[in-house]
Amino acid sequence: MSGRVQNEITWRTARHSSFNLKPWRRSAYIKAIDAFEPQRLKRAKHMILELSRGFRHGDEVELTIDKMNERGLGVAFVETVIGPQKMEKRYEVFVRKAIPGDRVRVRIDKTRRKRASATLLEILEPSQLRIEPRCRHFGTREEAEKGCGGCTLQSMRYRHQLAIKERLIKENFQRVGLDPGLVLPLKGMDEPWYYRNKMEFTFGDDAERHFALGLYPSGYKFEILNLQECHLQSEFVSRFVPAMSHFCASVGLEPYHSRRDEGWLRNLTIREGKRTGEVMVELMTSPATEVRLGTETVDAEQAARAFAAEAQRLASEFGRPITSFYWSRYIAEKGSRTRIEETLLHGEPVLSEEMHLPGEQRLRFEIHPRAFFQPNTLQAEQLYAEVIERAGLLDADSPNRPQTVLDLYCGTGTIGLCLAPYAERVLGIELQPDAVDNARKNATDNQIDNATFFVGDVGKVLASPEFIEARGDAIDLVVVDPPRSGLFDQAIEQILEIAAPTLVYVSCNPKTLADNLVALTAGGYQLEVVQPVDLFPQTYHVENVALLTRR
Ligand SMILES: C[S@@+](CC[C@H](N)C(=O)[O-])C[C@H]1O[C@@H](n2cnc3c(N)ncnc32)[C@H](O)[C@@H]1O
Repeated sequence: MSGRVQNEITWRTARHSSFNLKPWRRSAYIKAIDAFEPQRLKRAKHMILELSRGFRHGDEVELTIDKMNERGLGVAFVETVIGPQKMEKRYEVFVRKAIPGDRVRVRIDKTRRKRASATLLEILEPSQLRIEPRCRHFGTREEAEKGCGGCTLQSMRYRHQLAIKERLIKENFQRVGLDPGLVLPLKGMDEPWYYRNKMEFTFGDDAERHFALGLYPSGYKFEILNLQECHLQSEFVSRFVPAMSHFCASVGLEPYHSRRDEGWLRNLTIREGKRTGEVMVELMTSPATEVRLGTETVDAEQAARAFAAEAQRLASEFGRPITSFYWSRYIAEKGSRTRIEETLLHGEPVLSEEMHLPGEQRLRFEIHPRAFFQPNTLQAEQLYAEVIERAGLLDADSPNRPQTVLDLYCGTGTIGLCLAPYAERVLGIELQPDAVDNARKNATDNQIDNATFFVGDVGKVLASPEFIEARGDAIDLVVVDPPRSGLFDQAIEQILEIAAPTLVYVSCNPKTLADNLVALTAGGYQLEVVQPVDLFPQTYHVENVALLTRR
């Protein structure tokens, strides 16, 4: 049964019987929203709610958002006293698309002890930080055309987004007892739009069961928001995706439905070389050999070629001819490993992208459809420049030129290859064999002959006798760039054992970074400084470069 609760200081009483709604004003307190610029923000009023029972699914509550968490959700702290025993309970309520300072009406979806997640129903009083979002799809799914899961922070000015992310990093440092004063101001983008070099769009049905090509609404797995615009990749993509959606719907091509294992079109991935202007399009389909096209059934390759021809026609019309078009079939058969079979239907087999680095260094990368590449080329350049600078490598003639540099979790070798000109040799370790193949090819293509790459788990490879023999003793610099889960114990142990004088930690997760820094500082390193870099404007993601030296 749902109930409506008023938790502001109020004289109104609600009608629903499941709550005792008399505002119980035991110790109403004023709490600053000190997320940032506290002096400029109106102070939020909270009071203690008297409830006859705890929150349940379906309850409607009015509350004020206090802060934003590391997943970009608005968080409200709600003080309650429950039942005749007046049990005190402080709820943390998480609300998607609500921002600090918003007064909102929400519906409780899930509760777990002192935590609840809720859907935003109405903004009663907007936060002073709110701005009109640029994209028509930003908002909650309850409104027509809205609810896109692509951006989370678009309703805030960019400088406020940066302030929130910086604060989250500092909070994580405080949580584990590290000095937040070591965190430098977050380096943002001059133009925080159209920055992504890759986006993957999904084919499916929208809420009204019409054909759709776009992104999933936040929290939905089986529904697609038919995109009419997107401001994350480029103006070209913003026009191209709706035009392709219209084409597919008009010729009667069917999206793939995973629940029924039926249909054909799965994803459309678009990569752009931000430095080179090249465009790679990959159409991913099911392995069906025959495809329904309106009332007819046609050969799948014929349908893929028709799709590619229309894509090329539209892209040329929009001024960005496609330099590479792949048709890929996603094959998931019971009892065998899922595989992707790629067919190049047009143009070059790879997309070329360039990175501009300090000292006029230019690196060129050939990117295959399956290869990982940092999704924001311009900010990745900033990130790698930070690594080079923080590691003290900018003076290439310095007598301190490192002998051996380890690039751990090296992916396609980008960081190691950026460091190669400054070192005698670079050794990279990466779990994915394909990525290592790419790293080796990238080294050859850039005429870098002092980089060697190893396949395997970092912790295990570092401990292996072959690697220990290959690495020797003179390791001056270790760079780690682990996935969001951070460094595991075995990797930390090995890194501490190597005890390189300088350790640079590149992280995409402030929480695991803070936890790992505690272990590394306890193991003999000193944290010198942390430089956050914003690679993902309009979202809650943030990268950090932490410099540690051996005590
Ligand atoms: C954040 S990416 C870094 C990629 C690369 N440094 C770059 O900037 O392009 C993390 C990489 O770690 C790899 N990885 C994940 N777990 C690993 C492990 N246990 N050992 C080695 N590599 C791992 C992933 O495959 C991925 O390529």
